[in-house]
Amino acid sequence: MTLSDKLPRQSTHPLDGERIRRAPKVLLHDHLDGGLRPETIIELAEAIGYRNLPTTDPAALAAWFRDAADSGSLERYLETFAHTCAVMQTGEALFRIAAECAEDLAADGIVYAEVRYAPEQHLEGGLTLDDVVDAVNAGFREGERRAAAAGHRIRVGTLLCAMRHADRALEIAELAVAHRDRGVAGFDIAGGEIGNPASRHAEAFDYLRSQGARVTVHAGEAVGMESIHEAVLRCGAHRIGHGVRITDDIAIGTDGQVALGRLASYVRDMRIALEVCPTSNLQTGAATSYPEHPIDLLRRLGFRICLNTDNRLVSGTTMTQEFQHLRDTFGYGAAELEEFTVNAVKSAFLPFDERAALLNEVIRPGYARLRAWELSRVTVRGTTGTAAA
Ligand SMILES: O=c1[nH]cnc2c1ncn2[C@@H]1O[C@H](CO)[C@@H](O)[C@H]1O
Ligand SMILES: [Zn+2]
Repeated sequence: MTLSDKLPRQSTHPLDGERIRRAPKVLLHDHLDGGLRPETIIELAEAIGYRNLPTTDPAALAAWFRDAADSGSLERYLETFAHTCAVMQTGEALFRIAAECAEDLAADGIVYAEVRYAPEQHLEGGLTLDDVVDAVNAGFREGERRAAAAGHRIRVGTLLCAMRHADRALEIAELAVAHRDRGVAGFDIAGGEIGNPASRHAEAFDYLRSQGARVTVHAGEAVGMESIHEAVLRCGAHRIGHGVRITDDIAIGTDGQVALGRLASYVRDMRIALEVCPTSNLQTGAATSYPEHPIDLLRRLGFRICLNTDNRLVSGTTMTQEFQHLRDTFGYGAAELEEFTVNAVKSAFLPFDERAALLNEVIRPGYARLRAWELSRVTVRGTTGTAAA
């Protein structure tokens, strides 16, 4: 089964793609090295003599990433990043890719993003860890300026990832703390989950906790409850990347009664956000189809869910498309898009006053307009109920 076989049919929901795109959205889980423009990879590869790209046609390259990543295995999904990281080894390349990332997100209606990457994967050309962070941050500032000139307001912070299988987590944690008031919003741990428990990096997490740093952890994607347990209770994660396997700790009886185990309760009670990335989950095997994806169950149970892209190139997606899939599958409209966005703002690694300003000045007014429009459409068409279901 290919990804396109799993797509729901187009819906006639009034909230069309263009309105979803224009709605102010917040994106907390997006990898810099998973979202390059295919044209940029090809140009950079040509410039440095990297000859291993599967094709030099931009559309074919985009299709190649999506198909190669659509294997049902996280490890195979991650293999595709060899091609993106190969062209991300100079300050100029990192600057360009970050600037384009900000422009692309802004064009998709994102007003605040936290974009993540692993600095340790960008040292092959002789850059230091600090050089990498400085180049990426400068690129994002440039992208914010270009987006503003094109009429889009966006602000981008970064998350520094350590890799689960490697041994540089403490160094990356120190790097994140050193740059925290200069463009870095927090720390993450990424990479293959099976056989690489996050607790191996306990020293890094203890340091981050001692510094009051903000932490998210990829967990509950390829491994279940024990990985989420570690992330939350041993690593002190404030958010979880994916976390969808928390459903292993939720029992639904034949009478429809729902019972949460201790871990699921903790995650829900403590308002630990789950950064859910539906399309990526279908590719890595963390979920089987959009209709069977647990996002709707978790949302209805009151978990703090936000919607994310994970890797726009590798998963062939955008924030707008992710929401369109949910609209077509679950009938979501403006109310659900607002809910995901408000949840993302609440769990963003931004100071409280800045979260409040974003919420009150940008998000709430934007959705008040969108809901009013949606309501007028529903009333005019006489299809009561469908839009807000
Ligand atoms: O869904 C994911 N799960 C775990 N690791 C991931 C995922 N997507 C990307 N990366 C890993 O994070 C690194 C830094 O951005 C990427 O190079 C990739 O190896
Ligand atoms: Zn991810």
